[in-house]
Amino acid sequence: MTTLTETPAERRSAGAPPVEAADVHVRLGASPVLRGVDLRVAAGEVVALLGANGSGKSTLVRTLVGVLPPTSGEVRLFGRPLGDGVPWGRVGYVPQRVSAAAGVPSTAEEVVASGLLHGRRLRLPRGWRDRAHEALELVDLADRRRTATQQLSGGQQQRVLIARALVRRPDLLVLDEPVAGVDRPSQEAFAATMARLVADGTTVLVVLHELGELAPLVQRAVVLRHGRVVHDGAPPRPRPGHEEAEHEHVHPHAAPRSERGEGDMGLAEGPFEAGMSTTTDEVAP
Ligand SMILES: Nc1ncnc2c1ncn2[C@@H]1O[C@H](COP(=O)(O)OP(=O)(O)OP(=O)(O)O)[C@@H](O)[C@H]1O
Repeated sequence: MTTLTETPAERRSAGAPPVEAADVHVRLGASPVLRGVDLRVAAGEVVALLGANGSGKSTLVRTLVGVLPPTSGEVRLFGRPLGDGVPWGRVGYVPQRVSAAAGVPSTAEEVVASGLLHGRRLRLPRGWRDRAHEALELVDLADRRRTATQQLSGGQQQRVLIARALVRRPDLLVLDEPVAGVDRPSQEAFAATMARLVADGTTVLVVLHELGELAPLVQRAVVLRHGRVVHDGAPPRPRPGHEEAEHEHVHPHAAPRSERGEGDMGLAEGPFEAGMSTTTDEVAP
């Protein structure tokens, strides 16, 4: 819908897909990590990004949200090339394996409120506490809002980081392995949160090692191998045994390198072999 407050650029990009990447290449050091990735995510889609360790999933999402510059190719978010023109307030990003407890002691609500700062916004807006409370409610942690993040479990800290992305009420949510190594209650709380957001029309691009609790929500899977898209379409079906509630997984980062399949591309090489099953979840205290 066109409104009087829209600029011509906003009108042009109004119907643009949240994510468009064309022939994206990224080199890190001497290595080509992404080799010509094309990706389009339409409004309201839920897309899982899968692939073996080191296939380039994190590099791709970091490039899409402007953390890493592409060596060549183009990325547009909501129709705007990466840069100041992107409506960053509409984009929520949950990076991989960042502790919410790093640095100075902060309460959960302070960490969440920091998600309201982006681009040129350097001061928290009025009503930030209510916004933080609302976001913490979404991840079922409103009762811990005044708790120092150091005192939260690993899974709860991850939920705080998800709330930090949600506090912007984003139209596009990009998550890099949001449930890796978190306890089952946090995985379930996360899946319930995602279901609500998806029902509200949020577009989601999520890096996963396996679909797990999110399987019912994921409409499309994009599989990377050696920095290229090797599958873009139907999500994989769970492999035998993986649908059982008691089946337990370990995130590859939690296992020693020798157990992760690194250097053994056969282990998680196939487009539908992105999930790994080894021993047990890391359960936060
Ligand atoms: N800063 C860096 N400098 C050089 N190489 C890097 C850098 N960051 C990542 N790489 C390499 O780029 C490749 C892709 O890494 P990336 O983290 O994107 O893969 P991934 O698919 O997300 O893996 P994982 O599932 O283990 O998180 C890997 O070979 C990795 O070693």
